[in-house]
Amino acid sequence: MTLKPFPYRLFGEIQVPGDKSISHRAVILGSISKGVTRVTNFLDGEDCMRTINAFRAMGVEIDKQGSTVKINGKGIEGLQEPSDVLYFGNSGTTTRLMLGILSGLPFFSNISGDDSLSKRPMDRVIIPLKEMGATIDGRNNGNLLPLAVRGGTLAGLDYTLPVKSAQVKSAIILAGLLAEGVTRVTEIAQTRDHTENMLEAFGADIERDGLTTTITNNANLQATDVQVPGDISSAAFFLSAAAIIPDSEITLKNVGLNPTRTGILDVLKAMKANLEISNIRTVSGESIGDITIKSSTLKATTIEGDIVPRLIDEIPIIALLATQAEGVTVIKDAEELKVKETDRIEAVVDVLSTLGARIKATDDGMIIHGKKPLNGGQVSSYHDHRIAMMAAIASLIASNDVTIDDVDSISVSYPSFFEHLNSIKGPA
Ligand SMILES: O=C(O)C1=C[C@@H](OP(=O)(O)O)[C@@H](O)[C@H](O)C1
Ligand SMILES: C=C(OP(=O)(O)O)C(=O)O
Repeated sequence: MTLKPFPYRLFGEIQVPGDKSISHRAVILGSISKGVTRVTNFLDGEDCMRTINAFRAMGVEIDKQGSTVKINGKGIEGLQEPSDVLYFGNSGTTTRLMLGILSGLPFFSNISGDDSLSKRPMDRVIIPLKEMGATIDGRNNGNLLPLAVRGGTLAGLDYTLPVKSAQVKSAIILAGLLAEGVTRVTEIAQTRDHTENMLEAFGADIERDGLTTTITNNANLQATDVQVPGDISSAAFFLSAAAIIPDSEITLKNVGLNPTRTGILDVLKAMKANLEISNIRTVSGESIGDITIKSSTLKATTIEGDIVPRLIDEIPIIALLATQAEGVTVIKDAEELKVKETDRIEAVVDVLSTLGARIKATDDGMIIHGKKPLNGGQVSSYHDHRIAMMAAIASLIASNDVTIDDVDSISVSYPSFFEHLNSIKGPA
């Protein structure tokens, strides 16, 4: 796709699609509980469809009309052995969370994924799941897809996570729900807690104390309706665009504001973005609100430590923001970026330097020298949705055409991205 220079400002309102993490979890908990779960504002993206299709393949009736999903849960015992391989496409969240569930079910399953997913490490969940008694094998000594899971009885575990990962935490918590006895997971930094919030809403026996979550076996979750907040990780692209395109002002409605996800707002504030949050309320156990942002002169910042898991998926777009901020922005402690859909440190540095930014990769992040106008150029999205959207937003401030080799991956998390972008173009 070739994007022409953008003689517009951004103006208006967007309702960003439902949160990807929460949509996955609503399908999982709805499918293993008893009764009908209605999910509204579900993310109608490819990744979340992988989770729906996994449960359909295990016999769960799931009716999906656009972003409204009705799940007819029959409880854990209602799940049946899938007759074919479960294909998880590009979705790390589906894979890791489902490994937690599949390990504790009394049947065999096989999991495969696309090229990207087949390179992502799974031992981070498989090691603790094996400690709980799971039988899992796969390529590369059982670390890579395709994986085979012989589900069975699990025992509770007391585990301290070596990585800052909500997917690993959630896999163990979900396995803990099915395991005999008590499972305790301790994190080294707070990661997104949607699994814990939603388990509470579905009536699980779960307790939280600081960075430790304790879950007790309970096969009797009760269905409950879930209204999914707008995805702050999707909102981040337009928040950033409006911050750097002169004379812009946009409002993003009903965005999830769970504090474990709002690192991007803290960074925007630290960079002196002109940001206001209003209409804050709680829906389905999650905080949501409207965010209004106006363009302003941005300043560089440093991102490190415990904030990193609170903005991990936003780092590509934060790097673009930093190219337009006065001073040097340093991003550290973000080595997890190397095991996302692609090595996002390498991909971000490649795309932005091709467009003329002064950016350097480090072992655990990057260093970006602002404030540098961007040129046109030909870039690769590395088939990674967040890199493709970052490059598309970069084109809005580039002086010449930007050609992105492939933007199809955007449908993984934000199928209506270009439609929404076109809807907020205002005369310059
Ligand atoms: O739990 C989740 O829904 C997610 C957790 C994060 O991954 P990690 O757990 O690997 O950090 C994030 O990058 C991913 O987009 C979604
Ligand atoms: C890393 C991501 O997702 P996943 O791990 O589910 O593939 C993402 O959405 O940026």
